[in-house]
Amino acid sequence: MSDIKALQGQGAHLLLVDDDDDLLRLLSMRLSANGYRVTAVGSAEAALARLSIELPRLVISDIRLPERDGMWLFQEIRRTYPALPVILLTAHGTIPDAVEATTLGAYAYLTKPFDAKLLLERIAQALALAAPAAGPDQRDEAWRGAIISRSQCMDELLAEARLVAASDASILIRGESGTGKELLAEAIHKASRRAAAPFIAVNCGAIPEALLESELFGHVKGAYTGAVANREGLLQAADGGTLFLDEIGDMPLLLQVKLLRVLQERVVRQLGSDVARPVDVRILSATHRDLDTAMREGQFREDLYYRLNVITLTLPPLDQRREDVAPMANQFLQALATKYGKTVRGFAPDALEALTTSAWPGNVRQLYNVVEHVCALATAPLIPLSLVQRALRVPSLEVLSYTEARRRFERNYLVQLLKLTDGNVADAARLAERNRTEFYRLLQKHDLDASQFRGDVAIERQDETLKNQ
Ligand SMILES: Nc1ncnc2c1ncn2[C@@H]1O[C@H](COP(=O)(O)OP(=O)(O)OP(=O)(O)O)[C@@H](O)[C@H]1O
Repeated sequence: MSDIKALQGQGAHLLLVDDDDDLLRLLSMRLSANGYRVTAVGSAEAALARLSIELPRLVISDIRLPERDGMWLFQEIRRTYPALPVILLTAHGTIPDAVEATTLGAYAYLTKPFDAKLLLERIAQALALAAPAAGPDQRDEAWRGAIISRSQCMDELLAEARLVAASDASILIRGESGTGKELLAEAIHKASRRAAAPFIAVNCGAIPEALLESELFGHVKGAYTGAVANREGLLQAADGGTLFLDEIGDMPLLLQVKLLRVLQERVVRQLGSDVARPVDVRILSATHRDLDTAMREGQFREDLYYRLNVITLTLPPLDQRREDVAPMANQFLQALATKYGKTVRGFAPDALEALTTSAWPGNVRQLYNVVEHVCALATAPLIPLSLVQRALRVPSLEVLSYTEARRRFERNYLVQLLKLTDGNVADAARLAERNRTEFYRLLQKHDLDASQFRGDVAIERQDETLKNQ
């Protein structure tokens, strides 16, 4: 309840619709006294006209109105502004309508005469559950990209991130898997003076040691078997910009030493070369591992730790910021509905409630998977509780057809082989235990060109290739 209280007022804009002037005046006063900004209108038509000028955070409407009634207004809102919460006010005669409206997605209804305290409570709850306002207040927020936040702890973290983005300091982002570490790193880059230069992310835990060294530092032709041409490393490719080293705790010790030298000397030497090339790159790194323990156990170098960890930002687990769940779920649903070509409008209130109260050990990534799951299976405009409950039982499934899952696996496998062999088809075919003709056919099927994995151009091309997967 305390976060609901904290949300009260704060200038949130409400649209109030009632043809009873006295009630309109009284309610406006009461809501304004509680910190809300109120627009009051006397008819459904006037409300719609108002909505086209400025979108409030919430609509409170009487059902009985002259001309078009509150049910008509509610349906218009559902059609045009599906994420906008609505609370209906009803007299006894219109209770069945109000009940129907809540099954169609109205946040709540209150029966007249109602207690103003109850209305304030419902408003605060609806605002806490609703998608974030897309109002002018957020115009200055482009740097944060896709980051959604409604919770105080995230807002504070983002404010801090924005502040430290301006400096060139190395930042270590801590947080459980799926909490948004990479998204935050990208936002920091966008808020920094380096925004126009590249942002390159590398997952140190996902690449074999030998390949990681070559990926980061590059190599010259002949540096090792398979290095058939010069190749620029990611440190060089990120020159002027930001390199994000995800899962830094998984970086092998030998590479830690080399990375430390780059940070100290600000130069990079390609594998097999003594030539020091100057590099200006900001390092952001992330880990879900406890680096203090890794240091104690001799698996992480203390000197590198202090270099990377000038500033620490810690992303809280999703379970510690439940206010973020509903706006995230709503936003993910809108995006996924477009992706799947579905006319899904939103979650039933109890379905949203179930998402908000569920445990999220896999954090935002898990929430995204669950929303994707329900969206793919949705057969009605409003996602019912039963579907959410079903999806929560298999939370980590990424919804892909068997054919698509197989295609992605195959393509990724071929890309990794080509990277490992520096685009040498004979070597790659040998590792795959396929003859060359067959291997070429596989490359063709996945629209892959082995020559893109050779030489200096390889990195940009591979990035494009991976993006197209
Ligand atoms: N605050 C947020 N708003 C919107 N989407 C988010 C938010 N946080 C995370 N996501 C989404 O959740 C998914 C996981 O985020 P991300 O990859 O940044 O997490 P991570 O902490 O880097 O995970 P890992 O430790 O597994 O690498 C991504 O699809 C990301 O877009």
